[in-house]
Amino acid sequence: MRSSWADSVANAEESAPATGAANGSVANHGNPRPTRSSYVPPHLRGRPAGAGVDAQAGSAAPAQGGPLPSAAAQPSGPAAAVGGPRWAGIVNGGGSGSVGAPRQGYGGGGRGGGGGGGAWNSRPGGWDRRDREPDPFAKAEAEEVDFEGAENTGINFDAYEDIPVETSGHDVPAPVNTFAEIDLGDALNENIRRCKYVKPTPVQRYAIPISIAGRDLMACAQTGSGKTAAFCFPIISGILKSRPPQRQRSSRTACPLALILSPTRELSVQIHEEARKFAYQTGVRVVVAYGGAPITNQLRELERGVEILVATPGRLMDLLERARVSLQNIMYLALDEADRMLDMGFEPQIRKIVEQMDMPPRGQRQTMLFSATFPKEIQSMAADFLADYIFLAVGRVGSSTDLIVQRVEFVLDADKRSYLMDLLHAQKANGTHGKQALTLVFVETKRGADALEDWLFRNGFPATSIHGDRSQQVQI
Ligand SMILES: Nc1ncnc2c1ncn2[C@@H]1O[C@H](COP(=O)(O)OP(=O)(O)OP(=O)(O)O)[C@@H](O)[C@H]1O
Repeated sequence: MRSSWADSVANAEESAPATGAANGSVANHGNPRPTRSSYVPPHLRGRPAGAGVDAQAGSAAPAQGGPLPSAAAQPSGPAAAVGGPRWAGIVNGGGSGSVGAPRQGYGGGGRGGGGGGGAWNSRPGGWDRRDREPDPFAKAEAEEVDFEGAENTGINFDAYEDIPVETSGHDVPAPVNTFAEIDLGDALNENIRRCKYVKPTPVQRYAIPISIAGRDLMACAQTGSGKTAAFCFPIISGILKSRPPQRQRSSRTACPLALILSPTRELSVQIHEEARKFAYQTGVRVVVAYGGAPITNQLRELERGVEILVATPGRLMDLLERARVSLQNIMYLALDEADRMLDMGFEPQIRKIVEQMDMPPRGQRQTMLFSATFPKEIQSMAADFLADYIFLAVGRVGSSTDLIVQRVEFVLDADKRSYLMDLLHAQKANGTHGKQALTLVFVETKRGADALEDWLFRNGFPATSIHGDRSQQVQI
């Protein structure tokens, strides 16, 4: 069983106790609030005194007592990496009253020039949320048997090796083969390692450098292709690099810096869980808001502060109308499964959120639009929401296999049933070496599936119809 990351962090601090004082002074900026908290997070309980919270918080500040980069030396936004003016305008342009006040105690992350490895050392009022941040990896680690060296099993990487990828647009940044090639910063890199992401998936190889370069992106990629990391990594890294405006903790209106819109509660929860892992111990707080659940808890979470808000369109509109969320500080907008959101009838809400509320216009924010398909409606959304964007299309994994022969036949509607009957008889006649052959027939409607099932049964082919939300299939 591996020791937990938090443990190794704490152990590192135990072996170098002298840095604690330095970090303490950095973290609190002279604030009289004591650096030691009586709260001991679950993973540090039962440890000897002195190996607790401070060790954890201190070690997450990569500055390790080194000089803080001066304000002048800091890039002013995500676009600073590529010389663009995007975020600078938002910083200077007013906001919730706190805009323009640099976040105090931003650690340089151990990279020259105040790179993206930093975590914010202090919070308004000296509060450091990392002291209390639950470990999003804890569950996975408790369940872990011995996967030392194994990759995250969510994706069949072999299947991804030869997947076709196309890009269009001008000055497309070169794709990367490893995460190390991108300057994501130490804190994020540590979490990537912690997630056991060994190499980027195709959508990540292309999308991350594009977004890190400050470009807008329209990406066609399937579910399960690793999109979440593709948009979360640039967002988290960009927020860490940008020294965003300091948030007033007591404000009733939350002003996130990034908004991720997703069609369903399930997907939002999934994105939130992933994003929390990527943002662990960086000081970037991720909050989720979705409909069909009491709003009270979500409001409380928002009040505690939010840098990245993951939301479904309906609940977000509700929060905007109650003035509990403002989009005025949005630097990053990501729309996940945009085609599905349109299928679900969210277009008016999405357009209102993006175009008619207080979100900075395209060109001032960075926008990433992800969709499995690229129909007319998505094209027009891309034209309206994105500025000078790069188009990325990633092939579908497992869409075809060498074991399956694919043939397209044009058959008139009236002849479809007799054609199917010919195929089924031919298959029966060819024999299946004693095994029972199974046939799947996809039809358009639930009624069509039932009717075909009935007809097949009457013609000597026992069949079962399965109804789903989208496609219907008949199993013979
Ligand atoms: N580079 C990577 N290495 C290993 N595992 C990865 C990598 N990127 C993503 N994964 C894992 O692959 C799975 C699918 O990724 P993810 O959920 O991001 O896909 P997605 O395209 O966003 O799908 P969905 O639309 O269902 O959210 C997750 O378990 C994720 O942790």
